[in-house]
Amino acid sequence: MSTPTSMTDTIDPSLASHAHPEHRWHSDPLLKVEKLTMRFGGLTAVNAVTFNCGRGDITALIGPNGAGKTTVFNCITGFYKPTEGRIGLRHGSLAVWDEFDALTTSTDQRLILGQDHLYLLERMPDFHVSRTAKVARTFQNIRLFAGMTVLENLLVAQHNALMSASAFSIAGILKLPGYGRAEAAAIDKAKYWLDKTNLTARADDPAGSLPYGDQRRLEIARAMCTNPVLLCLDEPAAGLNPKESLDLNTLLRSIRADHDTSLLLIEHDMSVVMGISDHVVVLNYGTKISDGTPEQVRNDPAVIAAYLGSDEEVED
Ligand SMILES: Nc1ncnc2c1ncn2[C@@H]1O[C@H](COP(=O)(O)OP(=O)(O)OP(=O)(O)O)[C@@H](O)[C@H]1O
Repeated sequence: MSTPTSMTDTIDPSLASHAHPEHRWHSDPLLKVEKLTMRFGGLTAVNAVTFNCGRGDITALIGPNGAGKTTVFNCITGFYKPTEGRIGLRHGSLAVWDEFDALTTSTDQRLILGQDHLYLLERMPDFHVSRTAKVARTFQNIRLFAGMTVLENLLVAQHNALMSASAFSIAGILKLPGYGRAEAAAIDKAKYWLDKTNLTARADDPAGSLPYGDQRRLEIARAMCTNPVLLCLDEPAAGLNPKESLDLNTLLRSIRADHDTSLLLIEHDMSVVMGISDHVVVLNYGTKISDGTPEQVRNDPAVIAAYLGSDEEVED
């Protein structure tokens, strides 16, 4: 299973059960999660978990129920402050990782190195993780504005861009040509994502009236309207029928291909995980047990044993 030692010499051993330096999560990491630990009282939900997400990759975080996946998500997106560990997100060149590795005493939330930025997500409040570090997420339970139309949901997602174009004042809204331009751009972006998610015909319908699969795609469209660097999807295929699941795969692949957005998803549906992921990280009882390509992970005895002990299936 493991690759020759010569290939793995440069890789942090805690990262790799199936390491190869050519994988983007080693050669071009966007996100580094390092020794992440989260305790709730006496329960260790996540225990010293280390993994990278490659820039331009679809990374899947899988594992049996209660493995700690959502807790990792909540730490990355700022909902939880981890008990220990670090989470770095890069905007710009790879040079920021030298600072991350050297970082010991600073308490900054962000390091600015010329054009490049390094965000220390575990130190940032959740609204800064989304607004400044550009990490968007969807939830296991859909959270749309059910009484607003589909289009309105996509415009509300762009509220921050519109407010800054208004210079945060009513005078700005009334007088600034920049506001008019920002509003037109917001509508254009909403239309683009309506089209990509096949929701144009439902634009004026209340979001709450949409079938379940459409609501799932609308959540993704809404997240993409914020121009995320990293899009975190919590069980995007949950409750979808096989056709909707295939459409979801197509949508996620096209986000990866056409946008500078990397994806991290929690998913139980192995046809989605094995069908579209570049990289799979497996947790069990809060600990990372495997980390590699879908093929490597699917054949990993540790993963097979973990799933055999649960009601879930690792086969696609
Ligand atoms: N806020 C919390 N307070 C106390 N315990 C928690 C909290 N959040 C999660 N846990 C516990 O941490 C462990 C990991 O839960 P988590 O939801 O992260 O797992 P998961 O892999 O996402 O599971 P599932 O696939 O069922 O959603 C579980 O034992 C859970 O009960």
